[in-house]
Amino acid sequence: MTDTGILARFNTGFDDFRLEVDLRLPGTGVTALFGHSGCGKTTLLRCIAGLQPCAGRLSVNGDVWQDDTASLPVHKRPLAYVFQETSLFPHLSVNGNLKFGYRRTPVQQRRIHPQQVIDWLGLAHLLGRTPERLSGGERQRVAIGRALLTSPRLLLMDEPLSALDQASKREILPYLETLRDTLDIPIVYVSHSAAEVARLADYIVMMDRGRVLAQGGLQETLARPDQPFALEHDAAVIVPAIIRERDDQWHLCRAEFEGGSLWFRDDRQPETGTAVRLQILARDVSIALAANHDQSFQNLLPARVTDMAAEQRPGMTTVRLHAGQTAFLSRITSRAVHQLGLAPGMAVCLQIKSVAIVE
Ligand SMILES: Nc1ncnc2c1ncn2[C@@H]1O[C@H](COP(=O)(O)OP(=O)(O)OP(=O)(O)O)[C@@H](O)[C@H]1O
Repeated sequence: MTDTGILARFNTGFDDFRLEVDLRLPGTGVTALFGHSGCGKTTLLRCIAGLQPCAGRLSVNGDVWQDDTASLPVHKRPLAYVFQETSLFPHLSVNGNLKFGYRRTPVQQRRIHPQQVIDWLGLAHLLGRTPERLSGGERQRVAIGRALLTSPRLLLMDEPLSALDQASKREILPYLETLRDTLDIPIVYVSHSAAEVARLADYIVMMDRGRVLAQGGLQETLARPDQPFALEHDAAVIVPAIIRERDDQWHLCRAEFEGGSLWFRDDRQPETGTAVRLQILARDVSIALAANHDQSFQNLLPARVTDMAAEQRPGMTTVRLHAGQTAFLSRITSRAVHQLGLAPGMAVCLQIKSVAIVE
C-alpha cells in the first residue's frame, strides 16, 4: 500500500454518544482536532491509539494499523501520546526521563536522537534536574521530548497546554512550532483554543457531536463563510505575512501579505523580516463600496466579493472576499448586504478594525 497520510474510519460509542468519522489527514505537519467539550476529540485520539475499541480502519503513511480483520494492539502501534499533564518519572533526572524511551527502542528503529530533542526543545540546561524542580511548561517539554525519543511514526497530543498558565503557554509554543517545522511525522493535536490552533495547525478537523463538520487546510477551512453555528461569532481568517516596517512613534507595524499590507499595533515588537500569522476576526471587518479615508480605519484594502452565506443567527451574513489571493471574512447584517447590493465578483473596499499576531 502506498497511500500517504492518515486514513481513519471509525465507528464507536458509549450509551449516549456515537463517534462516526471518515478522515484523510496529511502525513506530516500538525492536524488540529477542534470542537467544543464532549464532541469526541479524545475518543477519536483513543481510537487512533488503539485504546478505544472501535470498528473501522486506520492506516498511517502506508502502514495498516487496523482493518476489518485485524487491529494492532496499543503497544504495537508506533506512536507517542502526550496528555494535558503527562507524568514524568520523579526519581529520574530530565536526562534519565529522556533516555528512558530511547533505550527501550531497538537500535535499528531509532530515527530521533537525544541531542536533536534537546536542541528542538531547549532542554540542555535542564538535563541534571529532577521533575519537581521544573516549571509546568518545562515538564511538558521534557514529556514531549521523552515521547519523541521512542521514534514514533505518529505523535498524538491531547490538550498539551491546557494545564499551563498564559506565560508558560507563550513560552512553549515556539518549541511546538519548531517540532511542526522539523519533524517528518504527523502530529494530531487536540485543542479547545482557537488561537493555539490558528498558530500551530496546518490542517484542521472541526468536530461536533461525534461527527466531522468540516476539514481541510487551516486557511481555507477557517475562511469558509458557512462556519458551524458555535464558531460564527469568533470566525476569523489566518493570514501569513511578513513584517516590513515599524512606526515607533505611533506603536504600529506593517505586514505584507499576498494581496496587500496591514497596519496593526506593535504589541509584540516584531523585527522587520519576521514571518507571522495574523488573525483577523470576521466581526472586525466591514465593507464599503469605495475607499473613504475620512474615518478611523487604518486598513482599507481593495477586494472582490467571492461568495456569502446567511448565518444560522438570523439577520447576519458572512461574506467571503479576496484581496489578491488572500481570503477574508466579514460578518455584517443581512440588511447591509442588501443595501450595498453585494454580489459575487463585485469590487469593494475592506475596512479592517483590528489585526492581531496570533499568540
Ligand atoms: N468511558 C466512557 N464512558 C461513557 N461515556 C464516555 C466515556 N468517555 C467519553 N464519554 C462520552 O463521550 C463523549 C465524547 O467525549 P470526549 O472525551 O471524546 O470529548 P472531547 O471532545 O475530548 O471533550 P473535552 O474537550 O471536554 O475533553 C462525551 O459525551 C463523554 O461524556
